[in-house]
Amino acid sequence: MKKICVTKLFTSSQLLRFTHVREEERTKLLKSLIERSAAGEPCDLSKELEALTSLMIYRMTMGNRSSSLSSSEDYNYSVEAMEMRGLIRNIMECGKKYAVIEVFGPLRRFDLFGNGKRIEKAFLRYDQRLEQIIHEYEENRMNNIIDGENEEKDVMDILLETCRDSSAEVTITKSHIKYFFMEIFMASVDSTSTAMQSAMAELINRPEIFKKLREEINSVVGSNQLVKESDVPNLPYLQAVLKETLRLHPPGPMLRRTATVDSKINGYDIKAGTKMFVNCYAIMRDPNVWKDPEKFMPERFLDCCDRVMDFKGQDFGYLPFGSGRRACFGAPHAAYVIHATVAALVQCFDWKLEDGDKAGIDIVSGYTGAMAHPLVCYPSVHGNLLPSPNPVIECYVYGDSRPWKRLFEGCEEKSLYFFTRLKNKNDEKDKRINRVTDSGTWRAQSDKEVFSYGDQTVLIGFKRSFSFMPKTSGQESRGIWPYG
Ligand code: HEM
Repeated sequence: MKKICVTKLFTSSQLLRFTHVREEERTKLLKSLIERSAAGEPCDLSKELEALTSLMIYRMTMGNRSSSLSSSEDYNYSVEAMEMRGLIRNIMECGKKYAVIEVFGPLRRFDLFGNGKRIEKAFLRYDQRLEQIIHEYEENRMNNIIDGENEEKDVMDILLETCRDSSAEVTITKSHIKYFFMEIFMASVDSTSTAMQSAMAELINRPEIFKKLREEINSVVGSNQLVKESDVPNLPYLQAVLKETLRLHPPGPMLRRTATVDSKINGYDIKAGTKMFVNCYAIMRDPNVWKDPEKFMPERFLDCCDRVMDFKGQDFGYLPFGSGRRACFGAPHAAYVIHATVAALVQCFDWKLEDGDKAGIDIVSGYTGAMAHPLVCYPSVHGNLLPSPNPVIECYVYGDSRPWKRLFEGCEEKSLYFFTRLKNKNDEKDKRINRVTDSGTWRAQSDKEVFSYGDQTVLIGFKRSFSFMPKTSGQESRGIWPYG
């Protein structure tokens, strides 16, 4: 599974393909925070960030099925994502309640506290849901809704493909797939949302760092443009803030290893088979490695040029994502999510805590959830940088000799991801164009459609529905984008 993950599922091109999903979910969060700000209401940022990460990972792993279902009016993928989150959380909660005597030793068959039954039920519910989802994927495939050429295969598509391929180098079964998803949901949601909560807590507590970060974002991105994932490489202070957050508040503070051979570590004899914990939390606060280890000082990551302090675990003093063959393969995905989200929250809002500006926020570390208390705070809009709800996309034709020109106002390239002129203007698909100009509005049913103007024909790729207004004047066409 690890091999499939690093070669197929979480490659950088696969992650880039889902940029629009992460952006859409982030935009929705910002919109809801703007509403809270207008109403003067508090928000539980811990909950919001947990929902955000759940939605992103759900859409990236099972999103293709969702988009085929989304043609039905009452379909709501966020309800499904939250349902999945509930099933996983249930398993995790049941797991936490287990006592040692229930797992090891002669008493375990008596299931003394009923936890055995509870966890069995939780697994069963999850298993049934996954069975149903896999069935829907397979039905979609049979109906050619998701075809082999689909550029946007999600994690489930790729795994089912591998499962069907008897000649694949790694063979997997449906059971593998089900348990793989369980691990992914368990490993990704709490860790990623916790990292963002800790970063926001530290930033709210430290107005000078908050201000410096906002200044960096505005100077690089501009104060009237929303920060994007692609801006992150140019934001060294933002990166330093998140590295420092993960140093002090690692969502995965303990790494586990089993010795495969008899060995000696720091003078201790370790027998093969011994299970060990590597305490990253302590390592990343070790005064022999870090100056003022308890202080939140992002600058330390800007100054240390002789060490490679990244997320790859090459420096054994800094291990937020572990190291070696069992290191976290979700780190690149997490990096996209945490940087751009924290940057947007800093860029768009001022934050106040319930108890006033100076209240402290306790941060504790742990496997699930770093905050001692939910991060309840008041957002106040600093700058509404969201694209207007109905950005206008205008396509102009300047005559036969000139190519079509695209002007996207407040609209990402992802929205129109394929745009080219067709040579054969008599293509039979031209007929569809009449619907656009005659009826005024038109809704794309597939992700590629053809339009023409005059003797020009153009193929446009869609991610979602698209309404077209009638021709306004001459050869000019204007579309309203009801995206998201
Ligand atoms: C800020 C977010 C995250 C942090 C801090 C984090 C941290 C970690 C750590 C410390 C480990 C153990 C590594 C080791 O033993 O060397 C780990 C393993 C793992 N992580 Fe993450 N993780 C994060 C996000 C994610 C995401 C988004 C995913 C999935 C998309 C993910 C999937 C996994 C999996 C499946 C493992 C087990 C790998 C194995 O056993 O080979 N993690 N993570």
